[in-house]
Amino acid sequence: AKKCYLTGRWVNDLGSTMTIKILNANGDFSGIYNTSVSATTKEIIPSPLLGSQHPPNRWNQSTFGFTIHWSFSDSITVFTGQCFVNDDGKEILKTMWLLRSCVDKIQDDWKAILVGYNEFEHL
Ligand SMILES: CC(=O)N1C(=O)N[C@@H]2[C@H](CCCCC(=O)O)SC[C@@H]21
Repeated sequence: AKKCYLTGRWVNDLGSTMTIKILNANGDFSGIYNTSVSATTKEIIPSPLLGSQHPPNRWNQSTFGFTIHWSFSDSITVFTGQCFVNDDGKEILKTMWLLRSCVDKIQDDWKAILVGYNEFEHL
């Protein structure tokens, strides 16, 4: 049965895609994220990500987290979630994320974070 390793290509409900490279023995990984949307007007380019996944075991599907260091803006996004195998045998990543934008002054800190959730499917 599928074990929900993050290695490979994923697409989310916004049409963004990511490619996760082979996990090392600790479950750490790197990859590339191609966002289809941005909070900035800057030209979007693929951006590196680093993360970790708990090795899935037989009793449950595993949790993970990763950080995207955007190449085209001064912001950072962190994702966390869990990989599930649904009733059709499809691997689904249920995630939540925080996008921290870079604001000019501390008085603007209140509007510096966006939060959201979404799902990724394995390509
Ligand atoms: C999966 C998902 O929800 N998102 C996705 O695929 N792209 C957007 C954001 C892209 C931020 C780009 C950098 C910037 O605008 O500063 S990260 C969360 C959201």
